[in-house]
Amino acid sequence: MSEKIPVTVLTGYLGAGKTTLLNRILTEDHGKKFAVIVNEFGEAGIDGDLVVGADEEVFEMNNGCICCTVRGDLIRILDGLMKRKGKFDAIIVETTGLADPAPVAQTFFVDQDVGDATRLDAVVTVTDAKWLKDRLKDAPEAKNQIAFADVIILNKTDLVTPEELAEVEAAIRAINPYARLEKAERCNVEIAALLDRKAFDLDRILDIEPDFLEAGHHHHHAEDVRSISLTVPGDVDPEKFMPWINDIAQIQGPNILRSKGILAFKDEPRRFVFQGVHMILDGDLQRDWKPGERRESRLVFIGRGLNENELRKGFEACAA
Ligand SMILES: Nc1nc2c(ncn2[C@@H]2O[C@H](COP(=O)(O)OP(=O)(O)OP(=O)(O)O)[C@@H](O)[C@H]2O)c(=O)[nH]1
Repeated sequence: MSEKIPVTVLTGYLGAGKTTLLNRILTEDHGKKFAVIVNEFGEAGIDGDLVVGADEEVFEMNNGCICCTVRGDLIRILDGLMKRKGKFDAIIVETTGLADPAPVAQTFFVDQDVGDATRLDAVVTVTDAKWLKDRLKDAPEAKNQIAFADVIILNKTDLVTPEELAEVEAAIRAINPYARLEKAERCNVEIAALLDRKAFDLDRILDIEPDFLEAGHHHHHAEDVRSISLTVPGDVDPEKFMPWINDIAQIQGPNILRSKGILAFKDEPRRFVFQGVHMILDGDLQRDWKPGERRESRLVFIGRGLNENELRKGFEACAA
């Protein structure tokens, strides 16, 4: 029998740093070729756009959470990949920040064809040193992601004091004392420590979830979390956009779990990529708009109690 293809499931709450890690894995020189499957919660297809790897093939699964509605999609993509065995060494599945990793991991054991051809190597969970403690209070997914992890990256250590870091580490250890834990800034971990670890431990998972291998696994989502996608069909004026987005982040930051966007700024040949986690905003000019690529400006907000109308009007008013 030929070797099974190792699969790494990359999880972690909204904005923790999954894409940052994925981009590191795809750009570092380790001689391996990956097939990447990304799933996102927003609708605008921004995540797939933010993954770098030029050679890698990225399969996007939109409009739904990987652990529920699109699981069939995951199996279909994996089936397709298996027919092209030999073209890549390993598979990485990046889940949405709201995914419960259990049903994703379960796919590799419950689906016969998938299980015959692939092997779940490890669940790698990225955590946000600044916000994790808050999310452990209100987001059950955040806790499950830690409980299921074989490797935990405690990321964004630059945003907290050593005392705060020790507190988050203790909170993580209280949930999962077994996983390998790596502290990191911008996910600067040694990639070899994450991949091909043969770390996924079914027995430990069955201890946490005795019905793991049974079909019809139930789990609950924070139902009140929703995603709002906005598009301006052209350029926006940075002089209007910057103050507007800063105000939104300051005033509505506690409710905005995640925001991101790709914007066409007036008179600017490059795409402006914008990212936010609560009130912390980040953005820079990246590659040029390609010839023939439609210059448009897209934003996604994921959060609780957001006013779509108000956000839409505000964004539209930034049009150039
Ligand atoms: N200060 C700081 N910012 C970071 C660090 N790691 C990532 N970021 C920023 O945090 C934001 C979110 O990072 P991503 O890698 O997109 O997070 P993600 O988990 O993929 O986000 P979703 O897929 O939307 O859930 C971006 O603005 C990153 O630049 C870090 O260690 N320190």
